[in-house]
Amino acid sequence: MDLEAVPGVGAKTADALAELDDAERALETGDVATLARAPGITEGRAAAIARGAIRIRHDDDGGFLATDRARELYRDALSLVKARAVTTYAKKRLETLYPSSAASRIEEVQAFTRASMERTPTADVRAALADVEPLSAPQGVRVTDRCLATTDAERYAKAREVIPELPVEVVEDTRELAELARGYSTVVALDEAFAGVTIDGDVRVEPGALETPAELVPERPLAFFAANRDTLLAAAEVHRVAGMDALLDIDGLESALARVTADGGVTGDDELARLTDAIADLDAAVSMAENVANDRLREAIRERDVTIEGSDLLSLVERGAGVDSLLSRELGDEYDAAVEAAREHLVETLALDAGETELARQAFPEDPTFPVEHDESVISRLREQLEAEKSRRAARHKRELARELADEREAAEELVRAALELDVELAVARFASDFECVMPDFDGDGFDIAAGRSPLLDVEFAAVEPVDYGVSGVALLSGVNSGGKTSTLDLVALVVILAHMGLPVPADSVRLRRFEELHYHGKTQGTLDAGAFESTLREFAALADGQAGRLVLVDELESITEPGASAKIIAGILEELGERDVTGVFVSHLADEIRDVARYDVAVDGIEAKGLVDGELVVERSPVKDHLARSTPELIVEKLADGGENGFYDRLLAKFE
Ligand SMILES: Nc1ncnc2c1ncn2[C@@H]1O[C@H](COP(=O)(O)OP(=O)(O)OP(=O)(O)O)[C@@H](O)[C@H]1O
Repeated sequence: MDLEAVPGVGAKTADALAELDDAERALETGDVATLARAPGITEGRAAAIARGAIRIRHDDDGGFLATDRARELYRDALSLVKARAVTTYAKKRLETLYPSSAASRIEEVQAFTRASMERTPTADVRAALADVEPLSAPQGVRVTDRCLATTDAERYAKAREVIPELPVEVVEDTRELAELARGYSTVVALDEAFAGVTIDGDVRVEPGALETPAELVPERPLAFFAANRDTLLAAAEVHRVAGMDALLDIDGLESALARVTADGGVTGDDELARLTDAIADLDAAVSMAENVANDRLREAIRERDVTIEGSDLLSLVERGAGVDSLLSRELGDEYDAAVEAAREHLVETLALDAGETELARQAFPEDPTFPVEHDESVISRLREQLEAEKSRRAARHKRELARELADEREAAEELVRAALELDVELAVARFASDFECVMPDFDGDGFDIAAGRSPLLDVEFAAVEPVDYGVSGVALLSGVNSGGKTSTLDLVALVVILAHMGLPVPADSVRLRRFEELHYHGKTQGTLDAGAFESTLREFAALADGQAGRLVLVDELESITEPGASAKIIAGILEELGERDVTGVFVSHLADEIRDVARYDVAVDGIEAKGLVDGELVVERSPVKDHLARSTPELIVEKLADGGENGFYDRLLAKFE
């Protein structure tokens, strides 16, 4: 796909998108999360780019929403659906839905919507979705406990290129190789020539090692699972509670992930845990062991009466000899017991194995001294031994785990994708069920809404009275004050926008034609000055002259100027529109006056008050077809006329007829 062909994508944005691995797939599927990963592209911009790509695919000029009020209602409609998504991904993904005049686009989304409405959103699934996030790319892996070694410059360069995660060292001979083995827990020699040499430590000769990088650096395949561990576990849970099929064994994935730590390490092996703890506790255990020995020895000395011969005392004083010899002679057994206790403490606290024990025991000297002190060089060797064993064991586990998981990466990616897509579907399903929606039928003339209930009204949805309204051609909508004329226009606009987005609509049934554009002009606040009036008139002149297939909704245009002039202007616009293939509803209090000046018989519908109860109008919200609604003053005069009062109200009422 030529990225620059997408509306709104210039050379700079195209370059940024090209840095993504799968820009085309992301564009095609409307994967806003991936697009937003391109440098400098915000999520809002990513959604606009995805919409642009969809428009190209459907040859759609993207001009359906022709006025500010229409765009405002689209945002309101979208917010209602987005509010029902759990993940940020789904909210962004929903932004790729927009009203289109292209049949193919509407049908494409309708197919998705129908499938979504089959889904049952449950609290369990929503809870599981909360932790699913788009997959992130693992950070670069660096391994420092293993190295590659070769004598050959070319092989060195290849190793650097193929296995950038490991240090690669050049060695001249076996001696240098042996030196390396002292610094790394594992050395992999890449030259056949080293075959058969015996060197202390974990030195392997593997001339073919570069062919199987995952064996050398199991951290590489594991990094993806480590970086995305939580989201993978959450996606697995979503599949389980939603009863969805996955491309991999979910239990297997979960148990493998339980062995991966977030930093790419492995866990869940007792021996590894023992080694890890022993390394962490080594210093503390050594100093405790010293204390054990010294406490015992101090106690023993305190309890003993030592008889010292004069010659011994003399030699002590004269030769400045330490008390060690005395200690050894007089308290030899106690010393041995104290040191033995220290050794046992060290071995037991650290749960050392036989080989480690042998070394650890040497940390305390055979020759009596007081206080007893450990030999730090022995402890260093013990630490190195434990660390090397830990590294080797961890590497072996990583290799096993990497083998288990390596082939699952694609299926795991799909697992997360499917969970995130489910959230998009469930948002649509919840929208449909919360507002009792149905799929609209695109086979009407104009629009015809049965029992439409707008979720955007300022009353609770449960209290919204259903409205039936249909218009083909152009009609005036009259009605009592606060009867619901503006709300009816909003309902029509909302239903038409949702239908053209491919979404379900809040009504018992809706038939409509596929409109090319929606022009919705909200009520103007107050009379306009001459300049503003002129520009508004120009706007409406353009409206009268626009393309066929539009839906035009206009709320109380008369407020722009004085009533007499308004009636003439509206009548003029209606005449123009009436001659074109346009559907329109003009809300007006001047229906009578407009009809008087119009050249043709303008259809007038009316929202009627059924009467007054306790000073409040009782309104029938559904407009009555071909009926000029009585105004509020007329209703009040009619009510007063019932009461007598010299016949004044009767005479007044006659003037309304
Ligand atoms: N279908 C409905 N169900 C419940 N309440 C409604 C409905 N339609 C309108 N209302 C209520 O009536 C109020 C007035 O509605 P709206 O502003 O649409 O009347 P209007 O006829 O346009 O008024 P005006 O003559 O002042 O322009 C709304 O704010 C809402 O509270």
